[in-house]
Amino acid sequence: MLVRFSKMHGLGNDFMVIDAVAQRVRLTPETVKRLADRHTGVGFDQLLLVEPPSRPDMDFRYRIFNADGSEVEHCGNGARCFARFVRERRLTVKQEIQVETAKGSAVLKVLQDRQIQVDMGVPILQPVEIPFAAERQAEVYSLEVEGTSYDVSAVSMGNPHCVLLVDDVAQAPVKQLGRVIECHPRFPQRVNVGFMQILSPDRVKLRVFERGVGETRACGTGACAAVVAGRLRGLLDETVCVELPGGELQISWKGQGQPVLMTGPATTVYEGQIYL
Ligand SMILES: N[C@H](CCC[C@H](N)C(=O)O)C(=O)O
Repeated sequence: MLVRFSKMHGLGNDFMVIDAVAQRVRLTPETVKRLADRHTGVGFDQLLLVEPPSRPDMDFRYRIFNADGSEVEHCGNGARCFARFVRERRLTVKQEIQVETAKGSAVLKVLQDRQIQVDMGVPILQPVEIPFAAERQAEVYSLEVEGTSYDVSAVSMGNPHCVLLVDDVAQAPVKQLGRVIECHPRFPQRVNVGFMQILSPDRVKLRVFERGVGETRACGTGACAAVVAGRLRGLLDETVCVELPGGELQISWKGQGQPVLMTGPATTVYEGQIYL
């Protein structure tokens, strides 16, 4: 089956985006892993599938697959590319696009300056919903990792995140520690691991070891989770510039029960066709 796709990225977090509205597409985890290979496939951090909605109040269904073939609940950088893709492919002319995700929905707004603003929904903090094994909800948890105890925050943006504060992201053991925490038994569905250095109440640096991928150049849900974690600890303002290795995102969160807003770029690199 010959399938058309776009290669896109959000601050270097890269995607293969497939229109499954105008094309019939069947994906297995093995197919996703094969396509993700950066030598023998297309190569990407995630594959994004654009499908017709299953709910009448939604414009599209938005499905996300990690490079390891696992299907996940949300992808912030991918949501911005999704908005760019459906307008470039003339699947919609709307400036504000409602998309259905595995665990809820998101609103994608194309701004005048071509940046995309995404309402990422209300962060989930109850341990059982994250999911994270804990007696009770807290701003900071103690996590035992290979004999060392770390203070961490646990937040879900639909997908699970574990956030640690570090003095210097450049020196942080992102790959070594990220790999171990990703599969920590207290995160039964594995977890994305963020390493945040707070520069000031309105600016942080962040590196993320992503579940099912490894360290990426940027992570949208990770940036949202990091700002939520920092605000819960009383360390960050309502609007924060998050500096990721691939570039900057603006994240705003008014507080508990309120949605997180993320604003940033989306880039189309090339269009292609491939036999699945
Ligand atoms: N690896 C993530 C999904 C992609 C998130 C990231 N690329 C973003 O921009 O939010 C997970 O397994 O939950």
